[in-house]
Amino acid sequence: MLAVSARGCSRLASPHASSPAGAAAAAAALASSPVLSSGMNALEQPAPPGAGFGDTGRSSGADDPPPRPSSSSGEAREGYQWSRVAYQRQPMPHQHKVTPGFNGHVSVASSSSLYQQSYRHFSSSSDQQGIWAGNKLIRDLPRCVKIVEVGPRDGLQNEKDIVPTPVKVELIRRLAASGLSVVEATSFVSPKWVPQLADAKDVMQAVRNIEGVRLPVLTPNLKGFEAAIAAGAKEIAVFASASEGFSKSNINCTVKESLMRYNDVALAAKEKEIPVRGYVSCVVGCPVDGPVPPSNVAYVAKELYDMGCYDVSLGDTIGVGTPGTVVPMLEAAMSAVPVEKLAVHFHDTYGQSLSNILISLQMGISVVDSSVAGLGGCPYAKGASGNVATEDVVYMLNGLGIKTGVDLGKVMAAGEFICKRLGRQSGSKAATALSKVTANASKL
Ligand SMILES: CC(C)(COP(=O)([O-])OP(=O)([O-])OC[C@H]1O[C@@H](n2cnc3c(N)ncnc32)[C@H](O)[C@@H]1OP(=O)([O-])[O-])[C@@H](O)C(=O)NCCC(=O)NCCSC(=O)C[C@@](C)(O)CC(=O)[O-]
Repeated sequence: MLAVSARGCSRLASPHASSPAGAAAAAAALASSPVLSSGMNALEQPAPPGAGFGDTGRSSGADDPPPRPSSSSGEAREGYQWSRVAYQRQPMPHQHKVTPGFNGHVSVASSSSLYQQSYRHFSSSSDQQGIWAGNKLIRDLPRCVKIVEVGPRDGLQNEKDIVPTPVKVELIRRLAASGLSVVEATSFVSPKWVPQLADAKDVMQAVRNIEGVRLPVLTPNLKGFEAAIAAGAKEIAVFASASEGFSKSNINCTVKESLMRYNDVALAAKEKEIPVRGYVSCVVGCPVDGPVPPSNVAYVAKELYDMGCYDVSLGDTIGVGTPGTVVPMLEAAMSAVPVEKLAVHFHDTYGQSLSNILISLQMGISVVDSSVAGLGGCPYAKGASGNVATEDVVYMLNGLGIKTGVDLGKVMAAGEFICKRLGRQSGSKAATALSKVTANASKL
């Protein structure tokens, strides 16, 4: 089944879903909240778009070699302290008995078995939606959310041991079969920079004909674009940074140079009628430059939107954001790009992703990036941990009665599949908890 399109989904009454003024009103409402007001008051006002580039004094100097992180140890810089998630190696359970009886039943296909997982599913019913319609915070949420699965690309790109191509292909197949409508498949970047994705051509050729799913791939330049199209990609993504330091360390050029490259890519894509997604990285903090002004985000987001990106995904690459910093960042982005063209992309380094997603939904966002089993990290963002886990996002959205079209059990099974191959536990709390429920139930 193809996932529900968030774009085609009407929202519950939302006074600030689609206008910057409305967004400002939403933020003002939040600022008056006793919970958020202290953090909100401390936030700086956004500077004019573009003002942050070249004048911060914080970007890495021309003489500084771009950092190429290779260590996985933690590091503290400029008030941030980040530490890498240490996964414990532990075999994943893959044999479960059927134990029906609770309210919810989820079919989970694992590599070795198909089992029914039963658990109390605290999702809202349509009646609850009716009750919630009287609750301002819930009323403003979208009815449907489009999840963009980035596990095969963002999730795997940081893995040191090369994952065999057939495993990547099988992961993409399983994710597509779970109802996800978009699965980012790989990157056509330099294999010297990201050796893990050197098999992009083989992966793309193997998955290009999977039906019912869109499979965008990252392309940093025209060379990558041409290679992606030759391999059968029907959709691409470009990725710019809101900070100079990260732009240089990630793609070896300034932000403005990258936008010029992406403009060339977007023009080439337009000629071939290839849809282009845009990313803005480091929307809250940068591993090189530290805090990133919201105005930088607005500037880069608008540039990507103006060159024709159908979605501009705002990436908290190192996962330092909280609702206190995400709200003004989104306000700035929404003042430059229509909210329905924006997506959010959170890494879960500090465990803030779900709160950041929730507040983003309340501000009108309805496209959320996530990675199965919480895999992920960027080789050029030292200390960044995995993306928010798809299973956790689906669990939260199910609980809110928001449609995604995604089968939680099947995503869990895909997560189990890849974690087993990587030899580690899932980074998803929901998947871990639901697996324990099944394991305990099987003992009864
Ligand atoms: C952009 C470059 C290529 C510049 O890298 P460069 O070294 O400046 O490029 P160059 O033009 O000088 O070329 C160097 C070599 O790379 C080759 N090359 C050049 N382009 C390609 C290509 N497309 N595909 C394959 N090969 C390529 C080129 O042919 C040449 O090969 P050689 O002559 O030495 O044998 C490099 O820096 C690069 O590939 N960077 C990508 C790094 C990356 O993928 N990082 C992770 C992305 S995640 C992210 O950005 C954040 C995001 C999107 O997830 C959102 C979030 O989490 O917040």
